[in-house]
Amino acid sequence: MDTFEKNLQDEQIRINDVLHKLKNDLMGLQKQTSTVKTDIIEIRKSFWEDVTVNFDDAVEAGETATSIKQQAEFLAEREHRHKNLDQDEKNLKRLIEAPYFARIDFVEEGEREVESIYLGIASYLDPSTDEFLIYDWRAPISSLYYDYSLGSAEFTAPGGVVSGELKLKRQFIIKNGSIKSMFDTGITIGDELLQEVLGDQSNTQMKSIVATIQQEQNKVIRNEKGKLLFVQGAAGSGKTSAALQRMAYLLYKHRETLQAEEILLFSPNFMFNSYIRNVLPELGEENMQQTTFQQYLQHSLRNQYEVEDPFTLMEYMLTAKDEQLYPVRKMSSVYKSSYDFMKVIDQYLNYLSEEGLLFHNITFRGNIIFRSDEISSYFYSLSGALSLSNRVKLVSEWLLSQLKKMEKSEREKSWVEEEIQFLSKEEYQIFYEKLTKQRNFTEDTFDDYEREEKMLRKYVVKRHFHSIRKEIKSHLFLNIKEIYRQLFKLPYHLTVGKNESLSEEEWKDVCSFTISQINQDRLPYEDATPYLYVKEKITGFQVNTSVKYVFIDEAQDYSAFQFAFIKQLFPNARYTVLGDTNQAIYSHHSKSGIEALMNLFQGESIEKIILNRSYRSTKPIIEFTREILNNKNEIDPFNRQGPKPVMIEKTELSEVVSSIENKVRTLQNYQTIAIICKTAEESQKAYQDLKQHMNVQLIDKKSNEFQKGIIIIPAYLAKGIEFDAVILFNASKEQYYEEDVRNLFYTACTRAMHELFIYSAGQVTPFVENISDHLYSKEE
Ligand SMILES: Nc1ncnc2c1ncn2[C@@H]1O[C@H](COP(=O)(O)OP(=O)(O)OP(=O)(O)O)[C@@H](O)[C@H]1O
Repeated sequence: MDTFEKNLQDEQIRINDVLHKLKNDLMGLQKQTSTVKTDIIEIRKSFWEDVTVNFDDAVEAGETATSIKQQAEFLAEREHRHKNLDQDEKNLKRLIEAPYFARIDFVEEGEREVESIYLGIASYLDPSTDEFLIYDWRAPISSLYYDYSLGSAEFTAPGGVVSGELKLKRQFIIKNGSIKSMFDTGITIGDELLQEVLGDQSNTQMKSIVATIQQEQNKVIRNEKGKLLFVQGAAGSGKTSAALQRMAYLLYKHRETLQAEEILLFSPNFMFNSYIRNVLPELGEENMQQTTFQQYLQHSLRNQYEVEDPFTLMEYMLTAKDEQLYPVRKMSSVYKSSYDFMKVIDQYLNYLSEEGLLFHNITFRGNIIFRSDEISSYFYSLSGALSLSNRVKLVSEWLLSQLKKMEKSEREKSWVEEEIQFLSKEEYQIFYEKLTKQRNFTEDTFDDYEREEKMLRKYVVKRHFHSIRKEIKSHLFLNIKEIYRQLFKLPYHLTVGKNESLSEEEWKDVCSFTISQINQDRLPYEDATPYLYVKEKITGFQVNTSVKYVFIDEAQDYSAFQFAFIKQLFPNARYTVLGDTNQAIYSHHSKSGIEALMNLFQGESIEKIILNRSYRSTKPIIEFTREILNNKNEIDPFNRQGPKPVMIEKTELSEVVSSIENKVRTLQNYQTIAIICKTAEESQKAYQDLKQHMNVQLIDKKSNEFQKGIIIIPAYLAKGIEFDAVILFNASKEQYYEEDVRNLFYTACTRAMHELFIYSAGQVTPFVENISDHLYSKEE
């Protein structure tokens, strides 16, 4: 038996031993879980039996409350215990599936004994010796595995830096309790395991990468120095993966103080949300909060406007180039997404501090009870040293106090009496119950007619005033719509003219477009954030102080305005922002998004990490796709072989369709095949043509997830996800010609893991024309 086989045998013996212990522990744990579960059922069943309920007098009632509280606390404690046991059980089951993925041997400086450390997705202590049989991959010592080759190495433990020598790095693939592969490696993390993992077929759900995290990715995962961590990474360099493992790391490192719901991820679309849903649970952690910026906007502006979504705008930008309004729309969008526009709004808010704030009349039963000019006078009578929002708060308070007075005098009016006459039996009953609850009446005194009528009047008026009070509290007396519209009516030299980002003519066009949209109760996507900004600044920013970490993925698609807005929303959070400027597909955004982000954090600490190595696609695909880019950024392919991308040129679209049908048949071995179109419109047409001949799923902006098999998808929705094989539906010169869709084309091509096919009806796009022939093959 050679050394390798001997090692393999020894490792298998250790695994058997660890598995035996894990299984024993699991049995014990399952018994405990079942006992606690029985307890919970019992407590729930007998909850009221064990509580003495007595409301005869205050003392008895107090005792009853205490008794209920005790019983509830007891139940909560059991439920909490059950949750913990359940989590431990899940972790043990995961460890039984694959106890660990690596071993490192480390000898500390000044020591002789070599310590063998085994890394898995959770720590496991030997129940008899209390020694670690498995270390969590996030433990301080585990960073040795990710950061060092054999030789001198160090890690930061809670007590300080520990130096020593790394003697061995070994990786395993363990399935059903036996070692499937084992590699000893010299370099940071051996290629063999990564080759195996990346060579696998794709999935409709993202997987965790803990066994093969690369050194530079580990920096992203563990870096806690900056208030802002910015990661610029090539397509497929593992930005999303690193972000998710980073969340798991933070949850582990700060487990005493950080909850999963205190982490918020802004992701690009719904489908992406479900694509990454399993990663944290697979690592034994609960999922973070996830949202899209659009969801946030819609939630905040609900009931006020029909807010356009970013995909409708994107579709318009891609399909409406010949329309008359197109240039204005583009200009409007580019300008309103800029930081300059935020500054213009800030100036406007300063102006509003002196004059120009607009209010609604407040009416009651068809009569004006507060005139808008009256409210305005009150507002501007308040000290200008107070912020707009503080003055709005004082106005609310004033209105509410005035309302109280009115409410009293209103009770005497004749309409109240009429309404009392028409109170239904049910309403009367409700009123009666309310009053007896408030102990204003007992059965004996209720026949006191005068008192009853007084109370009824009070009740009726109060009911009517309730909705006004609610409106005042929600600041509906402010005419935000008109305030926003007014911005586009002010003279040029007082607004945009100050920083001259647009000419007077251009601004005039933007203004008339915006006003016409608002008049139709429509809020274009580019106006949604500025509108909300104006509203929040006037009524008081609804900041969220409970979120401790904000993650923004696909950050290149956020505008300067949006970054500045998000930063104000989460003032206490640390930010991890990940993006790739080469995948910036919103050419209708101002160009300065990432730059503005950096400026926003100036004065606070910023950490920047660049990921150049790309793991998703095979080497031939990366060598081809990086040539699409104008600015030849360094993109370093991971060495995984596969066929070269294939270009297939046809004369007619109908030929493309039938050729794709044939091609898909040859790709049946793959789990996921995406036919990527430029727009939703093109996807719809391709779907109509192809669905007759194959089983295919159409993805649109509302899709929540995709299934294995063949899908048709617009390029802008394929952001962040990947497929075994990608077919570019029609990469013709007509479709992809102008510079502003180069990044979109690049993003679509970089979704491919193993094979890429580029079809065109007619001449192919100039984006690939100059790529050397040896980087692709042609098919007739
Ligand atoms: N260290 C790694 N080990 C194994 N797989 C990895 C590693 N890093 C990245 N990958 C794989 O590479 C693919 C791309 O990763 P990911 O989606 O995180 O990249 P990205 O930078 O967010 O890509 P994009 O910007 O193109 O959306 C995924 O399949 C991921 O599992």
